[in-house]
Amino acid sequence: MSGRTTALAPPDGAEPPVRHPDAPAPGEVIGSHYEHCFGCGGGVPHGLHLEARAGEGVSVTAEFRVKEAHQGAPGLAHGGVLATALDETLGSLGWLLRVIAVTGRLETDYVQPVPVGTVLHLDAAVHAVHGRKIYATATGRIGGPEGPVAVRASAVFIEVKIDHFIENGRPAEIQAALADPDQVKVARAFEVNP
Ligand SMILES: CCCCCCCCCC(=O)SCCNC(=O)CCNC(=O)[C@H](O)C(C)(C)COP(=O)(O)OP(=O)(O)OC[C@H]1O[C@@H](n2cnc3c(N)ncnc32)[C@H](O)[C@@H]1OP(=O)(O)O
Repeated sequence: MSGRTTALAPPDGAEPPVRHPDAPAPGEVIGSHYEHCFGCGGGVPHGLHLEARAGEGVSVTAEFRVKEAHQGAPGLAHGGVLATALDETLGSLGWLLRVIAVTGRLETDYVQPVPVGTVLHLDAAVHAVHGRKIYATATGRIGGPEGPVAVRASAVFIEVKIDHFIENGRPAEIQAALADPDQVKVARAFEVNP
């Protein structure tokens, strides 16, 4: 046993999330955090190309169109791809808190199959923060933002420093990212926290 507290319910003493004063305005598109991200990057041909927008409070919305490359069963989205869409949407919540955070735990419920061609309408929100732990949920609906739920997830994200990526990433990609002014701009956006 590691002794980690991996429950998805916030513990006693957890606080409500606080929207950062420099968070993107409600409705503003949250740009990709990394061009080669499978979830949001424009440089990945078969990626999800998920585009998130800031919502009210500490929430986001996003859309993901399921393509042929995302199939698991014939004509249906792969469950792992749908989990990625939920994970990526949840990950973009870091822009509202202005913290860098990675997924620690992600629990996914698959409620309805999602056919190729479907636009999955996603929303996610942070419910509580406890130390470095960020408790959040996400929902994916089909047919529109108010349509029936197809997938949902509960997650714990863990706040990390930029060093997490520098120390753990493959050197070639890290060096390329550090040499890319746009990437450095993304990293700097998270450096100043009140
Ligand atoms: C620039 C923006 C970048 C945004 C990227 C978003 C992309 C989309 C989201 C992703 O897919 S991220 C990629 C998938 N996730 C990972 O690769 C994370 C891999 N895991 C790790 O690197 C480490 O396990 C982790 C950083 C999560 C934690 O290690 P640490 O050594 O920093 O934490 P530590 O073990 O000290 O635990 C700190 C707290 O977090 C809790 N914790 C740690 N791992 C947990 C876990 N897995 N689930 C729940 N809670 C967890 C732990 O219990 C503890 O709680 P307490 O403070 O209450 O004691």
